[in-house]
Amino acid sequence: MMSIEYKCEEDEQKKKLRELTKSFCGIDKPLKNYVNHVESLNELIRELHVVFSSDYVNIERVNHLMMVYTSNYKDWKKFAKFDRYRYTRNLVDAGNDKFNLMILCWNEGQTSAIHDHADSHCFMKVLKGGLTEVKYLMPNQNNTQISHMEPNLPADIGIYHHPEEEHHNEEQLQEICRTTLYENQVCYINDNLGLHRVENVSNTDVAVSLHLYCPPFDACGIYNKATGKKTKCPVTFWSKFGKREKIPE
Ligand SMILES: N[C@@H](CS(=O)O)C(=O)O
Ligand SMILES: [Fe+2]
Repeated sequence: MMSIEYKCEEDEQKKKLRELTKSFCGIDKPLKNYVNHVESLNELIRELHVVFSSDYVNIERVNHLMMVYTSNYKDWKKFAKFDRYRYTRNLVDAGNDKFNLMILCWNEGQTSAIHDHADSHCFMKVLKGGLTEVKYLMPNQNNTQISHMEPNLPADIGIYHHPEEEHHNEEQLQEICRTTLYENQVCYINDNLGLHRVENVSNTDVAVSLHLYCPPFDACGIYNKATGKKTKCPVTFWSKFGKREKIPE
């Protein structure tokens, strides 16, 4: 009985959060009259848990906290794991199942596929280096054929191979803008604002970013740029809480 009641409350908070993606566009400047500095990644996590403990999550405060934390290598070095072939996703805090905080590591030239964020809020803060965000208009969903990822299909948010198929109603994705963010800058996106892909365009320097997603998600859509076709694919972690995840056989 208790657990059923608890689950209902939890779903209600997720529903409210998702509704906010229809109106929230991110804030440009930190808020006035709220914590004006966050000392460390641990303090950021503590403050985030306070915000998410309320029934009504103040999404501006989440954005604010991501802005006022100042990147410090000592805080995040144990999560910074790089892979030769693709950017890595490293879980830092599972946010009591209300948010996911993770560190992404990008070697020179690594990029994500064009993707959505599964109806969640997405905040990205650069901790080191520079990352270019390319935004696209969300294609007309009526024209979009959704295919679910087959277990052996080589589709992945980190490495995307376009399946060779005939497409109907196909239309190239329209680029909205591209912006390069540097250390401590924060950007925000949700499905209502569009799709994006992120790239470390540098061929000499690695990049590291901190991402917060709420509610958390374990699958998202990746999109073919030429046709707008969406493929649903799972997202995985390279490490969780500083420990390498088991590699699927
Ligand atoms: N949203 C992507 C990273 S990025 O390219 O925005 C992910 O969670 O893997
Ligand atoms: Fe993203």
